[in-house]
Amino acid sequence: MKATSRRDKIERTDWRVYLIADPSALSAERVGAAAGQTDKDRRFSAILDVVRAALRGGAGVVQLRDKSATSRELVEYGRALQDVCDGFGALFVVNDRIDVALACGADGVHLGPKDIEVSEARRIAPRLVIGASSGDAEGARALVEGGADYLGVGAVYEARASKADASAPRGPGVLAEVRGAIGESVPMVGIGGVNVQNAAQVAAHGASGVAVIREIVAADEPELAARGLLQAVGPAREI
Ligand SMILES: Cc1ncc(COP(=O)(O)OP(=O)(O)O)c(N)n1
Ligand SMILES: Cc1nc(C(=O)O)sc1CCOP(=O)(O)O
Ligand SMILES: [Mg+2]
Repeated sequence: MKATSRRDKIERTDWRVYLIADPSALSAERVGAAAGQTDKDRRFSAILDVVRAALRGGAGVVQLRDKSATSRELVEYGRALQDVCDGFGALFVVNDRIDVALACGADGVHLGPKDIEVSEARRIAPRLVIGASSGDAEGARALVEGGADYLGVGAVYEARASKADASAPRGPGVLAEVRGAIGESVPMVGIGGVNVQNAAQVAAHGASGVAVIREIVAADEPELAARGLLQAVGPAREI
């Protein structure tokens, strides 16, 4: 996103549909049909197509999550995705890796409990938008106090097909608990097994939006999938 400051980026972002671009969720058909010489080229070309489609459908945030790519590949992919997101005015975030986020000029980084701490990341990279994962109200409050700019809260529904070490479903009530604890301080997206059928319930429990892998990456028509989620979430809330 082309914006002047971190604060500006956070405020301008439409948090309602947050796509986690994880190539491992692509169908074999989509990878097979994509352009590229090697399997990795085709996978990245396919995920780029999915990201463009989702952005056309209204996704406002894209995260690169690729647990099997090398550091060099991540920087290369990150540069390409930042460029695509800039074209749509969307926020681009790298999962796990602050070094990669800085190297590819990403808008932000998303950090979980096994990644570098939010306060460390803030010290190293004061200009990056920093997202953090949370599964309960107390942890969420600590993350916001530590400097997190937004939260991913889950697993709301069953997510272990996409993330083997995801928690068991916590249910949408966890979103209301976290919102109660953090107030309107930062945006919060619900994650884990979210789809077009349950997205409205996620929003109704205080989330600013929904973060999804399969619902868009594995969809036959990712643009329609993103548009459907946007409609289900409804009007953007203040935070
Ligand atoms: C938006 C969003 N929320 C949560 C996560 C999960 O992060 P983490 O717990 O670090 O797990 P991995 O995704 O790294 O396996 C996320 N990536 N994005
Ligand atoms: C990356 C991730 N984080 C989670 C958490 O609970 O923090 S659940 C998850 C996987 C989300 O994938 P899907 O939309 O396909 O269920
Ligand atoms: Mg992580």
